[in-house]
Amino acid sequence: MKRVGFIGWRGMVGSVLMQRMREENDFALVEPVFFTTSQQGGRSPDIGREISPLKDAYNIDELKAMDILISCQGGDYTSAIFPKLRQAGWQGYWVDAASTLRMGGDAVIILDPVNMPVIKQALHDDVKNYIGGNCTVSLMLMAVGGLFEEDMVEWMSAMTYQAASGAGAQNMRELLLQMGEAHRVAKDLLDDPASGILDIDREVAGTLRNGNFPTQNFGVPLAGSLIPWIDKDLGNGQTREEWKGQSETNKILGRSDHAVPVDGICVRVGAMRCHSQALTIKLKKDVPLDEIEDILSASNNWVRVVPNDRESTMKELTPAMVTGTLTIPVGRLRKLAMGGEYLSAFTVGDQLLWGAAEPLRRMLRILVEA
Ligand SMILES: NC(=O)C1=CN([C@@H]2O[C@H](COP(=O)(O)OP(=O)(O)OC[C@H]3O[C@@H](n4cnc5c(N)ncnc54)[C@H](OP(=O)(O)O)[C@@H]3O)[C@@H](O)[C@H]2O)C=CC1
Ligand SMILES: N[C@@H](CC(=O)OP(=O)(O)O)C(=O)O
Repeated sequence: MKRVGFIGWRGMVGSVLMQRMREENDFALVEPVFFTTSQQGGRSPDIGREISPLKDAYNIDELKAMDILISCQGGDYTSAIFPKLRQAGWQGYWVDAASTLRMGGDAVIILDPVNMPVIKQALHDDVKNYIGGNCTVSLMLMAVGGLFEEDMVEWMSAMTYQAASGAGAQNMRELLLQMGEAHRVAKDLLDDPASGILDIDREVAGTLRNGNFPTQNFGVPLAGSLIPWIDKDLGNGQTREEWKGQSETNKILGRSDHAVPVDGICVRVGAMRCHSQALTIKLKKDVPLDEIEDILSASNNWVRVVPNDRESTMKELTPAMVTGTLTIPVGRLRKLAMGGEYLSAFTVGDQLLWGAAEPLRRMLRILVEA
């Protein structure tokens, strides 16, 4: 049995990974060892059998004893530890949720329902680093990867609606605090059916702009508002989150030349853990809509084409419906007024599942079963 070290298992992404591994009985296939940056000697999580206490995640010798390491600890940890491990001669597989190593020439971005051939080739070539993709990119490819696989896409624009969870657990808490605060200031007026809506709105707007409104994590209000900026400023008008759209999509697909242009605007909205995206896809030719739907439906086991009608869309194509599930609905499919090559689509996906933990879990399975 392979010895598998887990780092970052009690964080938000790590907890979802643990939950999925328990559901799929993955722990039966490995000898797990749990590491921590803060609670050395503490209890490892319950996996249904006795295992050793937590080991020090900064101890290179302990880490080196593992065949596979899975980190959900974050980019700073990866930057600090990964180079030391390799310098110390460790030859094991490194599987990571952080973006740090993603674009390196010695790493593959993992999303096996979309790029299994790329992963298999990398395993054959003895590549040792397998990194989870950006959540937005992974969720987009789970939805419309079939069109890329058929080489039907000339370019794509993704306008995103990204959940608070993408910014971290503290941000999810802050979103709820903000919602509570907005409700608190309007409560008396809300309770009075005779109150005017503009008076209610004035109270809410006032508290959003008040210096005491809880914004320590987001920096500005998200509840009752949105934030059209995610990740670092690249200095050319584009954010790093937007840059990942093209660079990661093409890397996942294994396209080193003839990159498909992908660009858009990434926006944080007040959803909890589902990212949504409105896609405009320029097809290479005018393919009938029913053929497109067939290609999308057949591309993997999780994508679901939602009929482009009001009831289906409102029921099935929302974060409220998708949250906590592996289903990737894609709907609002129609040809745009610009012409038959212009396709619109809207998709929703849980950014902690397919967006973060699930590709890592499945990569572990691939390594263990190889
Ligand atoms: N959030 C996201 O949507 C995505 C995140 N990622 C990547 O995953 C990394 C981890 O993200 P995320 O899971 O959100 O990070 P968290 O902040 O939830 O957890 C990271 C670590 O913080 C430590 N920690 C300290 N206090 C607590 C506490 N009260 N509860 C739980 N853990 C605590 C734990 O380390 P220890 O046990 O060692 O103390 C834990 O492993 C990110 O940095 C990013 O690189 C990737 C895709 C999406
Ligand atoms: N940036 C993403 C979350 C994330 O962690 O992305 P990445 O793994 O590319 O850094 C978001 O805010 O929704």
